[in-house]
Amino acid sequence: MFMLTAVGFVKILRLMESQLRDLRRELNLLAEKDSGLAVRGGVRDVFGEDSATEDQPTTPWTRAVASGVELLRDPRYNKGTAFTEVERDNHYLRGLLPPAYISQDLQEKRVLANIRSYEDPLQKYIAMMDLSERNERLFFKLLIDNVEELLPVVYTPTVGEACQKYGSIFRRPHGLYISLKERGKVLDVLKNWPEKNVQIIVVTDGERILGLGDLGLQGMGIPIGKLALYVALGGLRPSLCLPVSIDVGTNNQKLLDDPYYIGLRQKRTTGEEYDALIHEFMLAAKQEYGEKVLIQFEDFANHNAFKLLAKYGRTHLVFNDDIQGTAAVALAGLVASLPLTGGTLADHRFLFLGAGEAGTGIAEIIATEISRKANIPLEEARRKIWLVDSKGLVVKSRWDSLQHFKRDYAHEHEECKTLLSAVQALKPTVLIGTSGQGSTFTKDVIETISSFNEKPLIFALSNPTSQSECTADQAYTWCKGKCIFASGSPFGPVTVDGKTYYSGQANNAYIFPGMGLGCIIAGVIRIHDDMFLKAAEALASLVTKEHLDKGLVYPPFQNIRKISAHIGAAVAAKAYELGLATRLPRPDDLLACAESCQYSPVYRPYR
Ligand SMILES: O=C([O-])CC(=O)C(=O)O
Ligand SMILES: [Mg+2]
Repeated sequence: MFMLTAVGFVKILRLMESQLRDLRRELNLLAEKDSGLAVRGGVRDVFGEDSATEDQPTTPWTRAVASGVELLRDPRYNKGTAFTEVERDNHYLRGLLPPAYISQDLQEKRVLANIRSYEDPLQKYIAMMDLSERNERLFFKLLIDNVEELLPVVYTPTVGEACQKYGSIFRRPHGLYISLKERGKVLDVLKNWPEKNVQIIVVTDGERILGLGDLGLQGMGIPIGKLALYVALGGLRPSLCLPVSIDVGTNNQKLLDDPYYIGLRQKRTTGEEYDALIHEFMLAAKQEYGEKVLIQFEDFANHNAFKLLAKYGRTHLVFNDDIQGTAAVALAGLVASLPLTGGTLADHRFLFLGAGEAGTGIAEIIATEISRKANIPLEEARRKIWLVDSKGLVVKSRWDSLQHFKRDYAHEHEECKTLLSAVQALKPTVLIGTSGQGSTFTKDVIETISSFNEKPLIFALSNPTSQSECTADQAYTWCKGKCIFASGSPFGPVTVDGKTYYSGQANNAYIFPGMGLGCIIAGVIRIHDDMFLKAAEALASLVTKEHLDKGLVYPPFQNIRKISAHIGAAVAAKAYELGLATRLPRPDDLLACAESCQYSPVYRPYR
C-alpha cells in the first residue's frame, strides 16, 4: 500500500503549484502573442490598445502579459519600480523589486538627471539605448517630453558617431540583420521578429550613412533612430516598427580591419547578387506583412537609391527619405520664408552644392511647385535651378558623362569649376548644401551671395554637424546677420554684434513621421509625389509670424506631435483624393482621427 507522508504531500503540493505557475506563465505569454496578431476593423485598432484614446491610465489593461522576472526583463511591458502593490502580487513580482514605489514621472526625472550628467553625447546615446532595452514606455515618454534636448542624442548628430562606433559600443542587438548569409531564407528571418503586425520598415544597406559614407552593417543605428522618431514624433505604436539593415559587405577598409566590426567581413557585393537579396527582402516583407507595409529606403548610395525607388514604387508602398522626405522639408522651409524674402518661389534662383539624392530630390519638388503655382511648364521651372557637383557646375556640355538624375538640370552655360565661380556667375538668391562635405560654404561664398542679396537663403543640409556645409555661426557672421539660415543638424542660437540669431533644423524628421501616420490612418497602398507636396505645404502652414520674427522657417520640434498629426491628415486627404486610400469610410475629420490615434507612452495599469 502506498503511504504518503505529510512531508511528501507538501512536496507534491509545491510541485503542483510551481507547475501551475509555469503553465500560467506560458499561457500568459501565448495570450500575449496571439493578441499581438489580432487585427480588427476600424482606424483606431490599427494602433491597438496603445492609441491615446484607449490608453487612459484609469482603464486597466486587459491583455495578459508575462509575469515574474520575465515581465521585468521585457522592455515592452516592464515598469520597474512603478509596479503597484497589487500588480506586484498579481504578477509574481514580490521580492524581485525593491519595496519603494516610484511613479513614471519620477522615474523620468531620475533618468533625465542621469543622462544630463554625462558630458559625452555618445554616453548619453548609450544610456538612451540601454533605457529602450529596459523600459520602452519610459524611453518614449522621456523622448517625447524632452524632444528638443534628446533629439540630437538619439538622432543626428550623435547617431552618426554611434554608427561609426557601433561595433565597439554593441550591447544587445536591435532590429533585424539580413546579410548575404541569409539568402534564400529572408522570409524565415522576418518570421523570427517577435512582432507580427509590422506596418513600417526603415531599411538601409549602410552605403551612404548621413554624410559619413559607407558604414556597412553599422548603419543599423539609422533605421533604429528613424523608427524611434516614428513613435516619439509621429505617434506610431512601437510594435508596428521594424528596423532593417541589409548587409552586402562594406568597402570601408577601416571597418574591415576593425576587430569589433559586426558585419560581414567582405567587400560590397553589387549587380545581380545585390539585386537578388534586396528583391527577396521586398517580396518577403510584403508576403509577411501585407500590401500596406510602408517601406522607407534610407541612406542608400545614389546609384541604388534612385533605382530602387523606381523599381519598387509601382509594386510596393515605398518612399526614399533622402530623396523625397528631404525634398519636402526643404520646400516647406522655402515656402515659409517667402514672407521674409518677398515674392514667390518662381522669383528665386536656386543653386545647389551636391547633386545626389537630396539635391536632385529638392530640385524636382521645387520645380514641380513652381510649375504648378506659376502655371509654367516643368522644364521652364527647372531652368531656375542649378546644380554644382564634384566636377563643377552641371551644364549641357557635360551631358554625356552625367548620371541620369542630373540631366534635367544640365542647362546651357559655360563651365564653372568651383562653387564660388558658380555663385559669381549665376547670382543665386538661394544656396542649398546637400554635398555631404563639411566646410564647403566658405567665407568667400557666403560674402559673395550676401553682396547681391538683401536676404539670401542659406540651407546647409548635410549631416551630421561635422559634414554641415557651414555652421550657423559662420553663416550669420560672414553675411553680417543678413541671411535666413537652416541646417540638417541642429545649431543653437548665435550672437553676432550683440544680436541673437536662430536657425531652423531642415531635417526630414519633420516629414517622415507624419507621412507614416497619414499612410496608416488612411490605409494607403501607394505613395504619390503629391503627398510629399501636401506634407510640405502642411508644414509650411504651421510657421507663424512669431517664428519668422526670430528668423525661424520651421516650427519648433517641441510641437512635433501636433505637426505630425497635421502632416498625417494632409497626406491622408491627398491619398483619398487620389484613390490611394483603402480605409473606408473616410473619416470626416482626418486631423482629429490622426491625433486620436497617436500612441501614448504612459504606463498602463495591469489587471
Ligand atoms: O538622418 C538625418 O538626419 C537626415 C537624413 O536622412 C540624412 O542626412 O541622411
Ligand atoms: Mg538619410
